[in-house]
Amino acid sequence: MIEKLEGALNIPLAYCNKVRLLACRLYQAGVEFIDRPFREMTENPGRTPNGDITRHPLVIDRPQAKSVAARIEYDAGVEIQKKTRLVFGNEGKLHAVYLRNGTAKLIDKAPEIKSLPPAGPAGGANIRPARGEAQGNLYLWILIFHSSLQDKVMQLIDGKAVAAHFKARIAEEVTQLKAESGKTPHLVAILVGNNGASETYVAHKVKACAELGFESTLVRFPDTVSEEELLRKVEEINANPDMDGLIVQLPLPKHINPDRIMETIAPAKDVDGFHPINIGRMAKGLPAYVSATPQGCLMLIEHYGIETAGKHCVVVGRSQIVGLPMSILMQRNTYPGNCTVTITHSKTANLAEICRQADILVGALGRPEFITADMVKEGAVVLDVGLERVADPSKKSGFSLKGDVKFDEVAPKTSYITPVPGGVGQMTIISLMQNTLLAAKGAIYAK
Ligand SMILES: NC(=O)C1=CN([C@@H]2O[C@H](COP(=O)(O)OP(=O)(O)OC[C@H]3O[C@@H](n4cnc5c(N)ncnc54)[C@H](OP(=O)(O)O)[C@@H]3O)[C@@H](O)[C@H]2O)C=CC1
Ligand SMILES: Nc1nc(=O)c2c([nH]1)NC[C@@H]1CN(c3ccc(C(=O)N[C@@H](CCC(=O)O)C(=O)O)cc3)C=[N+]21
Repeated sequence: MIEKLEGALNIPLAYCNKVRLLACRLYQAGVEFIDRPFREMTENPGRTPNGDITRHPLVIDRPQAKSVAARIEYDAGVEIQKKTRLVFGNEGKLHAVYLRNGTAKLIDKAPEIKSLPPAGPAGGANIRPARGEAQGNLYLWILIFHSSLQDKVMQLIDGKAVAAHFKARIAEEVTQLKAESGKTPHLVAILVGNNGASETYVAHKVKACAELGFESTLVRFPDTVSEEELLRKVEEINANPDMDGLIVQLPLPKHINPDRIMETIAPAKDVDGFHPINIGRMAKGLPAYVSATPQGCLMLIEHYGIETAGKHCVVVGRSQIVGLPMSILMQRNTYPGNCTVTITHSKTANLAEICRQADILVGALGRPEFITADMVKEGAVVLDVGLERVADPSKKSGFSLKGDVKFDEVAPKTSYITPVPGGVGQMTIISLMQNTLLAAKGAIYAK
């Protein structure tokens, strides 16, 4: 148990003159407010000169959690222009800095602080957050961890960066495939109706195809399309040797049975991995197309070298496309895997208590910000699959994207966490592309 966290924050703040600094506050574990705002600067709205918050003494007795967060709040429209110097006393360690626009959107990824500042009287670090033109208020969060937790500090899993890494690899393989066999991977997406979220996801997939040198075809139907007509289209694509992968975007209108559609897609073209044959082969550990989202989660785990053997993995949600395959994958006798898995759902009793036992917690229930700090064990790995549009009048689009995890309060307790957006969703697209490449090569099912 940590007795005392001592240090000082030395935060010279530079900001442009069209905005004002609202406040700088300290939190414990991102949850509890532990100090009154240590400098309120609400006078002179509209024109505030550069200001300093200097050596605010930071002494926290017996912190319940092992981290504190300072939150610096700015008015809308800020550009942070200058370096901010942080200085700690003998205990604190800077862990992460990130910018948030409002409370929702991560507008700058966690700060790539290459090395943590050393503990000791002169410990400190310069940070230079990227310029952010905020639509709403801007918050600069600074997480400070106790030095004894050095090996446990939270790391933001950067789905975008990992996706970029895999994109480069896939693009290279496509070039090679084209040179060797003249084959271009070809993904077909069927989109029924014009649900806004589905439109966005399908657009992302089409864009990824273009970026990676794949061919793509988007087939659209009105939501009045009959099941028979849709099945005929699926069969036509099955029979076309030029088309390697086929996805039918979910959800489908109520009058269409998704299972019938999924079962009609040829297993060899089922790059979503939703066909019973692919799910069965995946469960048996045979070569199969693995459902893109759980596969993406695994790629993140692997990329960050997160240990899984012997860990308790709790999956919240049992859907056929996320929760269920995720739970199967995490218990396999391989890496990532070898977890003891608990799968939970809407009828689960004592959900919070079960979540608190998780070393690896996967939120895949589709309830915005359902998973709160009290449901998460200190040091847990949290993968947030949820992606919901929540009405937000401050946004041009009228909504903001929310995950299943209440990020701000959960993040400081974790060892790794994925943001939304910019986390798991990025990898879903990548694994879909990877499956399509495998299909083009005939790697899972010989051509
Ligand atoms: N980032 C990405 O790439 C992807 C994100 N998603 C997002 O993930 C989320 C889940 O998607 P999906 O799996 O398709 O959703 P489904 O609606 O098919 O499944 C949700 C699951 O969560 C369970 N659940 C719902 N409410 C609760 C609750 N209060 N407590 C415990 N369990 C609950 C349900 O239980 P029950 O079975 O009892 O009904 C169900 O098993 C959505 O937000 C979706 O948008 C989905 C796919 C890809
Ligand atoms: N047959 C089928 N296959 C699917 O793979 C499938 C589906 N149906 N139905 C819906 C879900 C959802 N899904 C996502 C795809 C991309 C992002 C994605 O790109 N997310 C980014 C950007 C989000 C944004 O800005 O809108 C992110 O989280 O950073 C998210 C979610 C695939 N799904």
